[in-house]
Amino acid sequence: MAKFDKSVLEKYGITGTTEVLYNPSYEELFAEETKEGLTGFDKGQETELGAVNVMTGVYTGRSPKDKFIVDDENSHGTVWWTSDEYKNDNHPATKECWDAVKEIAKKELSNKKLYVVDGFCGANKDTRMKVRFIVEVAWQAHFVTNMFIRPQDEADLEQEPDFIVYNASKAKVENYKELGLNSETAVVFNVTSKEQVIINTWYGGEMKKGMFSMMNYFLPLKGIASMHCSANCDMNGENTAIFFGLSGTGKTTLSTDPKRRLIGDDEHGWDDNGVFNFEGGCYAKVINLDKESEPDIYNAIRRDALLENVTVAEDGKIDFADKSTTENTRVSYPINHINNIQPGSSAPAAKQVIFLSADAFGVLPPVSILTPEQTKYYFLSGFTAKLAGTERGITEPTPTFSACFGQAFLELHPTKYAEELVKKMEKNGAKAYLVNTGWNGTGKRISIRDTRGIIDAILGGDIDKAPTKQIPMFDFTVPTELPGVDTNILDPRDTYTDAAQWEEKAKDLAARFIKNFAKYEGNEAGKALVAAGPKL
Ligand SMILES: Nc1ncnc2c1ncn2[C@@H]1O[C@H](COP(=O)(O)OP(=O)(O)O)[C@@H](O)[C@H]1O
Ligand SMILES: C=C(OP(=O)(O)O)C(=O)O
Ligand SMILES: [Mn+2]
Repeated sequence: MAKFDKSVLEKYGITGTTEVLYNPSYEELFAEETKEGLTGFDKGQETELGAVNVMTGVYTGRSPKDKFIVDDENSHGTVWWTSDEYKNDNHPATKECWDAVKEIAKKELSNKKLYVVDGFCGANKDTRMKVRFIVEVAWQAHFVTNMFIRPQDEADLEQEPDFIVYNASKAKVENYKELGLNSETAVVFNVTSKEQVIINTWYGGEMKKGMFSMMNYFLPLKGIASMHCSANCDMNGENTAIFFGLSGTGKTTLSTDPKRRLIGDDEHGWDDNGVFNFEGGCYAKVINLDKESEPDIYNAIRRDALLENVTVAEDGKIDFADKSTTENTRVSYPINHINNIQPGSSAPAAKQVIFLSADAFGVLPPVSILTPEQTKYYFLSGFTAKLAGTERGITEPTPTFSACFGQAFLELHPTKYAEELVKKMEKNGAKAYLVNTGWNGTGKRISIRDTRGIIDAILGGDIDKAPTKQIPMFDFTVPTELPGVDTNILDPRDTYTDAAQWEEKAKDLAARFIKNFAKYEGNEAGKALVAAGPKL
């Protein structure tokens, strides 16, 4: 364990600290989180696979309604605030509210033994942020150790932090109404002081997606694309592909491919040097995880990995099928738990851009080859379904338009992200594909095996040689046959007993697209894109 000067905490207003464990080793984290005497959500349980499991209480997914950003001189004119015309998750908080929640966090974290973890967000040295997490729960220190890029040397450790996260998951905001907050739970960002406060939620994802939101704020302002996508490349570190998708659509599953090197499973930047990961680990869903069909993720679940909300018997036996706590059961692991990873977590510009959409209506083809105009239209639309569990209150697949396939994490207007992405794609001649990892006319979700076959065909180039046809209303170009993929699913109409059933649902979906896109038609660029969207 590296040295840490406790007086630094006093500078932050945290006093009476009895002990600090600074960037504890995995050995120390294990000992701390399984220590005798721990109770409740502090307590970790060692499982049969060697990984420790923890429970996170009421919050087992993100809580977007409790996300706030301090509305001040810096954020006021830059942040894409929620409005009546276009609701999003960027709720404004007053400076008084910030002072109050910061006070709650300071009080909660004072007079305690603390864990301080410094990690990096961003694999590129010139644009990374050094993030300092101050937590009182051992496994939270473990979580951020897994998910952020671990410092490599003394110089890394000595660097001043660029951002500080105070996790006060044990505290509550009693006077939340007075402060203009949504509940006793609060996740509040201050882009001026570069701090985040977390109150009353233990969900690990709140810590990683919080910093993703901040990268989404700072990077596009520097001309770097910031993307809710996974990324991998070939075994020579070339031919990068990126996979956009909202939670549960398959970013982690599909980028973890034994034939390719993983760059990262969730958050990436794209600058003039190429695509780079923000994170040092992965955060996979483990509901119904099957050893045979997802061996790499399964094998990553070993000592140093951290399970969340998984059902574990007293003897450590894991039941991955049990959803009684949540469907959003998770595991975080350092990226080196995957065999094939790209050294340095960065690779040249992407050649293929894949939009993963889990269509709960069963309308979208399993794969469509997009034109450049369709690429912009479908990226801005971000149509998909929210899957059960990842957000509070979502209990079944719920169709949604999540701009740029990650609306909950966008701090600037969606068109900014679209501009940056398209600029990079055009410069590098990248092509885009829309892949439906959701449902079709059979009423079942498209199989992982078929989707993997589709991804192989995209990455290997077979899709460019395949015969194609057009799908009405959406004018999608789809292949009529692909090696390794069930031919009967490629045209979604064939998956219905009667194509008229598809037609009816397609009309409904097309109308939703048109209605959703109206918000982008305020300027010429937006208006021009309408032609690339579905037509009734
Ligand atoms: N056709 C499919 N493609 C990808 N994932 C699928 C498919 N069908 C079912 N799944 C399941 O959906 C979930 C996808 O989750 P994950 O890869 O973690 O998504 P993300 O990383 O985008 O949040 C996994 O539990 C996976 O087993
Ligand atoms: C961790 C999350 O997302 P993803 O499933 O995309 O990793 C989340 O939305 O809380
Ligand atoms: Mn994921």
